[in-house]
Amino acid sequence: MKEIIRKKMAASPVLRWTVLGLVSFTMLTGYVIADVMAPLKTLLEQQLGWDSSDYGLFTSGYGWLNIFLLMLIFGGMILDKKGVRYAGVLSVGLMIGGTLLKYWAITADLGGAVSSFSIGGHSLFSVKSQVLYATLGFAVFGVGVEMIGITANKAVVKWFRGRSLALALGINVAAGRIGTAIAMFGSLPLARMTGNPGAPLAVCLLLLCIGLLSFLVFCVLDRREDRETETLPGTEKEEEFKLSDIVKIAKIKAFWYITILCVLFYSAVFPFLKYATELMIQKFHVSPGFAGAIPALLPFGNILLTPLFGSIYDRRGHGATIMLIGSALLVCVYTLFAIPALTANWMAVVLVLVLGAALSLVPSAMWPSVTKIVPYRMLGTSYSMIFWIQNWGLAFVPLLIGVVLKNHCIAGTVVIDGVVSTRYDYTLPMLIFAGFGALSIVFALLLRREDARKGYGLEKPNDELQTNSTTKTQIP
Ligand SMILES: NCCCC[C@H](N)C(=O)NCC(=O)O
Repeated sequence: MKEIIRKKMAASPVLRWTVLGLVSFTMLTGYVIADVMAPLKTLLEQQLGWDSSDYGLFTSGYGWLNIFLLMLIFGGMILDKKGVRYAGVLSVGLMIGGTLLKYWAITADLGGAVSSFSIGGHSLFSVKSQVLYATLGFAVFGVGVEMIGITANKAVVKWFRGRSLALALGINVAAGRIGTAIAMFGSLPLARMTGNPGAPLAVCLLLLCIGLLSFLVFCVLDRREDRETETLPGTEKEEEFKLSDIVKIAKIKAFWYITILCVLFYSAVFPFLKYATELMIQKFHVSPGFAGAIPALLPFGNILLTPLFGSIYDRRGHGATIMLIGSALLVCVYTLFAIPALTANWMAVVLVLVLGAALSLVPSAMWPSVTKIVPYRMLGTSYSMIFWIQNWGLAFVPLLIGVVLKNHCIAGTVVIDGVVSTRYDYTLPMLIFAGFGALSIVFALLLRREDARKGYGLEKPNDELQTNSTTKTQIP
């Protein structure tokens, strides 16, 4: 059986890399939208009258449904039960629906309407209706984009298992980073050129439709491959998701270390990007038209570095150490960002590049490492559990930063593009991010110790272990 699959896969490398290209392109189109509003914070405040906590609420909406309605976990279950094709098309559909709602909210004239929520006559909170609808749209989109992340991972594992898997996973992550770079680089200039904060979203919607087409082509190839594989002698149906798998995964200590490391690490990076453009304008005095370009360097660096570190891990190992180094870099970067006297443009560029190296190191080692900790048949569920917990951080850290900025960091006003805007002191938010980095170091160390105790092989080359352990668990 092992040999038959190996021969089949070896016979179609072009097909495998084409599949990776198609799935990764769909990821890319989703990731553009995930970050497209980030460079527009100041513009939303200037043109739509939002403040930092409106923006923080909107940004946090990304994880609401995933977290509170357990959509990510259900997404993992749907993926495991219905397969990558069904889950992928559903994901893109959700992304399109959510983005349409967000676009409508941003561009419609709601006349400054406010939505109030109360229980038993007690007013809970009020929020601008525009912010609420945009947040709901982002929440629906968030379900789709997280689900496509898990689906893409599973599709890559399906096509690449036993063959350059870490490199392929790294390339898939890199595609997501290209999407983030496009958003960081293009969004603000487009919105300023058109004078419309909704314009980047409209372009993204078009891109997402092309992403859907790309995924549909993948579905055709994947279906054909499945049919051919089914006809091979000795082919067994893969085990389906069982609820009891969640309990089994939850009993693995190293799974929790990697999950907590994941939430801490990502909470210190992605939420930073939501505020990075404003940080560049306000702390480093970068012109608004160019401000998105510096944070955009971060994902650009990842595009090359993530597959590079992935293939180093494949060939030389040191997965837990790679995650440790990435976490340590976070502390250095954010401590330097926090120092008020450091305001030189070049310093911002250097720090963003180092942060980019950290964001390449950790994911390139983290996602393949999960395959060494949990058995293959539980991998989809494991990824969805990790993403679910990570989403708590992605939802609440931006909100926390928005609230901290509004309540503790207002330092007067500043004129940006001829418009008087609130000036923020970003020292405290940067120290919060540095704190997440410090905690990440602790969990990376715990993970390394647990690996030494249990012998997961996180420090060993993937290529060595892929033939030894992964194929053993994947192919009966
Ligand atoms: N800005 C998109 C955030 C995606 C988060 C997703 N759960 C994830 O962790 N993906 C892997 C990665 O490294 O981007």
